[in-house]
Amino acid sequence: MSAIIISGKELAKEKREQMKGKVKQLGGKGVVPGLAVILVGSDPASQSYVRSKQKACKEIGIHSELEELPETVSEKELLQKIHALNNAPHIHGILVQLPLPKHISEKAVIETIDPAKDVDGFHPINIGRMMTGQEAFLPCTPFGIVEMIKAQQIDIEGKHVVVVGRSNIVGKPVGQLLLNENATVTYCHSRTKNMKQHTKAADILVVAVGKAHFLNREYIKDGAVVIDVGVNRTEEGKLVGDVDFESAKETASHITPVPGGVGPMTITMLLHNTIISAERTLR
Ligand SMILES: Nc1nc(=O)c2c([nH]1)NC[C@@H]1CN(c3ccc(C(=O)N[C@@H](CCC(=O)O)C(=O)O)cc3)C=[N+]21
Repeated sequence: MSAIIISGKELAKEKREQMKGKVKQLGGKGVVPGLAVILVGSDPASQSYVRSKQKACKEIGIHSELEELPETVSEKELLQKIHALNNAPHIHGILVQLPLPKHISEKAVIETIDPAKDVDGFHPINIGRMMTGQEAFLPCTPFGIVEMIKAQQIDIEGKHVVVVGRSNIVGKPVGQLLLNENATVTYCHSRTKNMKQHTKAADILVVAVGKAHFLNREYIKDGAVVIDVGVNRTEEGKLVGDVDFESAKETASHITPVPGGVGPMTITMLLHNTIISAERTLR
């Protein structure tokens, strides 16, 4: 048996089509959603992600501006830029591309972004709101994952979700969001003993470790839903996930591909959050 491939690309296309309408509606009320992206340094992968975000904004009519700062920029200067964007009425979302150079504190940067413009959902205020089930900007990758599962009509309630990885931007929040959907959640990480025993028990397995071919079908229960969050570049320049796709698709019921899976949904939820933020200015 071969798994159903969950196309994030297709779902992203549908959602972006709907968003175009929303942006038009807002335009009629005199509001153009605006996203500011700050990119520090010239890492090619970061440049490529940022370009994809700009392109997606343009496609659906969101105003986007890019602030490119040199690798050597001081933390103070970066924080000043953020303050200026916090006070700019035409900007509804601010995204500082991560990772940042070592001399800049990610914590200080994230905490300087106005929580009302934190469309990445990384500010502790938004994380706290998410954890307590209040209205919040949800982090884009976890949010996109939940949307992909729901679009497949897969029930989350009561399911055993196993998350492999515990980063602040993917692992931890995706477990929390699925808990909010009434799943039973287990986290595995680098110190977990008998990893396979845990992952084999998962109805829904989310893998976010950042290592190519981290696991294969031996780690997956027959009929499980597999969500692959990895974006790893191989030596040949190919993009692969954390899951050995060819192997896993023989045992999973559903699986997300890389590319064309979680990535395009991450960008889509960023657009969504920016539109929501713009709408809030009318409330
Ligand atoms: N403040 C911040 N917010 C982020 O959301 C953020 C970040 N920093 N730093 C880096 C990660 C990574 N990330 C991706 C987004 C889209 C794709 C994506 O669309 N990938 C395509 C393929 C793209 C390609 O071919 O290179 C796909 O999977 O189909 C991948 C990775 C967002 N991130």
